[in-house]
Amino acid sequence: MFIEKFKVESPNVRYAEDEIEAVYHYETTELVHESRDGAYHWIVKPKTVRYNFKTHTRVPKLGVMLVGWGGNNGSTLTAGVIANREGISWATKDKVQQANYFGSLTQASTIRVGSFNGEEIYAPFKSLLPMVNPDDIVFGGWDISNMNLADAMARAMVLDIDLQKQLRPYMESMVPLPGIFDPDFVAANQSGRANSVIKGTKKEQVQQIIKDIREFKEKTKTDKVVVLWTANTERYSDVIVGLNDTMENLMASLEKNETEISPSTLYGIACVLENVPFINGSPQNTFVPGLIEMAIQRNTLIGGDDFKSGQTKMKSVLVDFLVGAGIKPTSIVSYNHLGNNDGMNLSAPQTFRSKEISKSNVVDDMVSSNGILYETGEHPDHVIVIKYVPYVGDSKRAMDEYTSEIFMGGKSTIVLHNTCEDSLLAAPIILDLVLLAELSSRIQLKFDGEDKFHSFHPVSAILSYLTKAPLVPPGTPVVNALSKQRAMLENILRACIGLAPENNMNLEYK
Ligand SMILES: NC(=O)c1ccc[n+]([C@@H]2O[C@H](COP(=O)([O-])OP(=O)(O)OC[C@H]3O[C@@H](n4cnc5c(N)ncnc54)[C@H](O)[C@@H]3O)[C@@H](O)[C@H]2O)c1
Ligand SMILES: O=P([O-])([O-])O[C@@H]1[C@@H](O)[C@H](O)[C@@H](O)[C@H](O)[C@@H]1O
Repeated sequence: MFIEKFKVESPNVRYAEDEIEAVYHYETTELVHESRDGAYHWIVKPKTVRYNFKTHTRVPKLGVMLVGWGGNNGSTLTAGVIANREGISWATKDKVQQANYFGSLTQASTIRVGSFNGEEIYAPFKSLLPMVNPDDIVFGGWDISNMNLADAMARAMVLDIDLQKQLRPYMESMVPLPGIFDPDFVAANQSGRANSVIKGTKKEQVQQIIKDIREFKEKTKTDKVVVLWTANTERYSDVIVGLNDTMENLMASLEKNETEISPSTLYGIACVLENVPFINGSPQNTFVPGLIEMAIQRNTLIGGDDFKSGQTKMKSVLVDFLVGAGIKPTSIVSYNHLGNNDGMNLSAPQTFRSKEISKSNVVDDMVSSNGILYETGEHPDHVIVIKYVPYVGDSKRAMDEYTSEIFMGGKSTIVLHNTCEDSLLAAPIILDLVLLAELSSRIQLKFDGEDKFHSFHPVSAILSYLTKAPLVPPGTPVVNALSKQRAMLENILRACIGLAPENNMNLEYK
């Protein structure tokens, strides 16, 4: 059964006027490896840590500034939110289609709240804590192309024509601000698009981005702004001692107008200086060590990298299932072709390499979780191929072959064909990223022994469900398995209202 909302009644939860306070007993374990009677033993000790959560419940008017606003993802997301907000429906060849937020974890998925008379009860994911209603988001942003959003939507060729016609009046007045462009970081085929760029030194470009953010916030009267990169994939920046390895060196390099600072890192510097959350939806190493250090020092939320939308999302489910079932993937070949501008940019070796890295590392945690199947350092063969085929446009065609070893020397081969409508899959993920980044900034926590409340770590690992290469605090584990990532996120939000993690035990029925 489905319910729209619920309220928790517990001695550990208090609903105040502007916040929800909760006491949460975090059940975990402590491991020790010690010598006993002449041999080493692993000892596992259950441990309970008492946390206090405080969630500010006043939902702000949220501004979202997209870098690459005029791209396929940016224009599709903007169009989708307007269509939902205005309740637009449109004729397709099959039926009259209503706007929806399918593909969004926060808007279209549910959580189990319990059972009632033997029936499982589910509620919207977004009912866990007060979140921004996406219909109310104010969009803005930058693009190196000066095309207005209505024309950009047409250029993207993602949405049905009848819908585009209805949306045009809302979008043709939306024009991206000039962007920071550096042809050295993207494919040469992107330069023809760059007719709206910020001139000046890198420091002057950063200052312009800061000015743009302030003016946007003032003009739109938004309470908060989140910036998200959905611009082109860049080549990796060289991480060089003395250039970008520390906050001090990065800022000194900015002063010296060093060439090896990418546009995405410049936007990131601007956001961290302005204490505005910055999320990277592409695979490049925007967050060089110096920028990470600066974000931590200034407690500015950063997240990324690379939206997990289609082929890789499926991989983080399938490999988790196989390894969890004791089946040993030994060869993973992921091929896809696509025909959008992203695909054209990825046709250059250096930008492809950025994507190859983020798409390849996604199985590392699952492989290293099973020492029965894999020797230390052993990995499946893993090949990524991306080809640019203009005809298919945004409708990416992914073909995967998973070969695994099974019982008694047997082999299993799974072949998948997965048509990923790239922007229709990515747009809801962008929505979730900005909504969850905003929500997490309203949560304060402390555990017994800490003297004051604080935010989550500014390197936002709770966003990992939405990214191929989760950015995590230095020295902490990276989890890619999709089910674990979703459970982590849901259970943290459940803890904020004093609810235990969903453990699926249903002991009462066993
Ligand atoms: N399913 C998906 O679509 C998916 C999944 C994962 C990652 N991504 C990544 O998302 C990004 C956007 O994808 P897309 O399909 O919208 O691409 P796109 O090429 O259609 O859009 C990118 C936009 O960014 C603009 N741009 C480029 N450099 C810029 C800069 N320095 N400043 C401002 N604007 C700039 C371009 O003019 C373009 O309008 C790509 O990096 C892609 O790899 C997409
Ligand atoms: O998310 P996913 O489908 O695994 O990966 C996709 C790639 O396969 C595709 O080539 C690229 O255009 C998209 O940006 C996205 O990164």
